[in-house]
Amino acid sequence: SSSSASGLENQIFQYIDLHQNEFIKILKEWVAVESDSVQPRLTQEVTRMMEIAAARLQALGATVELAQLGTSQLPDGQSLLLPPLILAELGKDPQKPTVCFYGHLDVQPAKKEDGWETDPYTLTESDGNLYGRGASDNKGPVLAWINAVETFKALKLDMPVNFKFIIEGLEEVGSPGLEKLIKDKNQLFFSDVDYIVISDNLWLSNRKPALTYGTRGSICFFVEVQGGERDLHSGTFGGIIHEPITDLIALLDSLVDISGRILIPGIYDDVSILTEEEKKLYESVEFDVEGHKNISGVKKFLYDNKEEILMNMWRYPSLSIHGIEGAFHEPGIKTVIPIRVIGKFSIRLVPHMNISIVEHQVKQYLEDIFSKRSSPNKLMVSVPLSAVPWLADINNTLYTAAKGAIKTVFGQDPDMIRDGSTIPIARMFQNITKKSVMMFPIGDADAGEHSQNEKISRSNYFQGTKLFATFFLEIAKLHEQLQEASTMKTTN
Ligand SMILES: C[C@H](N)C(=O)N[C@@H](Cc1c[nH]cn1)C(=O)O
Ligand SMILES: [Zn+2]
Ligand SMILES: [Zn+2]
Repeated sequence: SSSSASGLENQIFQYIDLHQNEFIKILKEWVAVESDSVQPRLTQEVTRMMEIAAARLQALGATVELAQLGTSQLPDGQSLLLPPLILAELGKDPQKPTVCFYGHLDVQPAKKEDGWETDPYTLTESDGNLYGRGASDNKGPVLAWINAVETFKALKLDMPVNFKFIIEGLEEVGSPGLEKLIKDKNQLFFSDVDYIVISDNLWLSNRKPALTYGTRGSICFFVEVQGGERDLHSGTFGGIIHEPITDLIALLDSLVDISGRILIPGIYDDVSILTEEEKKLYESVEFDVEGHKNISGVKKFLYDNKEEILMNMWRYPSLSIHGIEGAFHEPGIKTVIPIRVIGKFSIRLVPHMNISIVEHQVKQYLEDIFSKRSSPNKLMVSVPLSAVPWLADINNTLYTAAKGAIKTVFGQDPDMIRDGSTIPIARMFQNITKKSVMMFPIGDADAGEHSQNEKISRSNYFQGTKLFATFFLEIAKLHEQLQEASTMKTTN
């Protein structure tokens, strides 16, 4: 128990500690569902995952709607029914604040052969860590929130707040259909929501909790180069044709220089100017560069000093190349000339970059580079998905309540951080609902999201559950104080 925790909080913490095995069992069941949204063949598994979660919320007494998001078009022209999204609510007391929690239950692809030490879909405990795809991104945190609610119910305690849940199964593919759904539900489902909480990112370190107030956006590109109709023998045709993959590699190679600077003209034009005040902020962040290097497993970063590393993770754009569809990638040698290849890369966007301007700049640049090659091949550039960056005002009740809860559970103040990754819903929520949004991570920095051996530590799973439960009490208290203060103002 924590020394600054109240009797009620200690009762809650004790319940959570005593029920660790049950909470791990549920996480194990959820991780066992291969809810990979990247591969269309697994859509049914994502749908099954959503149904399992819906049943769990129903068992808690929540009213649950599985909202349909329509269909998507597959590359072969067939249409596929998208997995539904969960909208749930528990409690409707007008005296209490309503907190809406967002999470996602789809995961990135994972195969044991990718280099996992254990089966990615069998939650495995080792050295205090729970390994499995989705353990951290994002099944563990979603369950920590649900477990926290369940603790109040199991202890027959009054729920401090009204709960709403929006849980999706398509976050890893850019949340298609979500913006429209939030717009459609804005007048009904979201109208009485006071606060929105997202727990889908990580702390900056392995020891110190964090609160996140900004994320980068993202724009993904497909660069297709097509020669003829079929793959060719490199002995027969090598040396006499313009090979599509050679064109593509030249295009991809023209995107960033050796120092990581993006070479697309104009790309940095709209990036917000770094003020002295903001610069000081990075100087004050505690950040273990060597530790972060160890987590990444690489020997050297592009930058040596802490401030430059933080700024290039959080407040400058970056460009990453993800892969080439159509290129031979199996072990062994196949002496083929692939005739149609698609290069995939993305640019992380920061305030105040504009998606359409970036799209135009990239297309223009690639066409210019390509035209200099005098290749007869066909170039096509498309944008399969994009999301805008998000930045929050931290001087509000949400952040104050979360800081208070962190102090109670961890006995320290959080790192106030931004995050280089993208959670499309954050800005959508802010823009459409106009409610305040906070990112409340519970995973430590080496969680390995999207990577091999993803995990959540046993300690973070349970401390995270306690943290959320304490946060419910804290936000209820602050909200009440705010209400009282505003009543006093109107009566005076
Ligand atoms: C932070 C979150 N867990 C996440 O991993 N989001 C994805 C979303 C995305 C962006 N472009 C395509 N998908 C990410 O940041 O890569
Ligand atoms: Zn996620
Ligand atoms: Zn993710």
